[in-house]
Amino acid sequence: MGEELSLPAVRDALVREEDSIVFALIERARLPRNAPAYEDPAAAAGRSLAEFFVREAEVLHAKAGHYQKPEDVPFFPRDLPPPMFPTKSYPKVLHPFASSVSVNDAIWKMYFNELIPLFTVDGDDGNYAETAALDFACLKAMSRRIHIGKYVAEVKFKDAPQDYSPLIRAKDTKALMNLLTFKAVEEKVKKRVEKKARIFGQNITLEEDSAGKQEGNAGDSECKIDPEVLSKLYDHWVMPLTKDVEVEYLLRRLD
Ligand SMILES: C=C(O[C@@H]1C=C(C(=O)O)C=C[C@H]1O)C(=O)O
Repeated sequence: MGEELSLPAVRDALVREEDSIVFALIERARLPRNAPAYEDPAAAAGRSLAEFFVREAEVLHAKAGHYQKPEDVPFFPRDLPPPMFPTKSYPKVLHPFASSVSVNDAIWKMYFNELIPLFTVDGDDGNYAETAALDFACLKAMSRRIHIGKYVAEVKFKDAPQDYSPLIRAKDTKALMNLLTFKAVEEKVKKRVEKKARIFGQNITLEEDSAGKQEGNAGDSECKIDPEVLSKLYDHWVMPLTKDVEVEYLLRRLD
């Protein structure tokens, strides 16, 4: 996110993140569930391959200069090394507390416990390293989208401090949640991600098939990911967690 903060600009950033999430899930859906990637072998200090992969990948990303921005939040923030190369300083448009707002633990549990069974087929093809790498991409894309909620909250606060401030002082989480919720926007988001899954998930061919079908008309059964999984993911988890980030940020906005 850049210096220009407005609700339409931040919402555009959220729309852009949808593409990354849909593509990451389509990629992961190519492989079966591969449960051994999530089991804790005794030899790996109680860590699954998936967890090992994310921890090690985050060390590399941190050395390369990631996790400086408030929307790039590591899953394992403890003991991450500092960047080894100069990093660009980003405009400080958020309250300094922004960097400590994280719902990654909830994203982690949701992804492994709820989402993976919904969009991967039961099975084991032995490609565990690839599985872990694809899981990391899914987690990263969802985490980024959800933590952009910090900017959403800042813009909403700036647009109406007179409405937000009393609720923040009263620590009225429920009223804050109501005030920042836009049901009509949420309905559109759900429809759009479902449509993106339907379009990005189709096989592209150059010929019309025998039934005369063309791209854009593929049935959901031919789709690389069930489009309804995307609307469910957003409805049950991505949007609620984004709003949790918004509330968490707002509660500290006046500190
Ligand atoms: C992110 C926003 O806040 C809320 C969360 C939304 C989302 O996660 O997509 C959409 C609308 C709001 O209820 C927003 O207003 O754009």
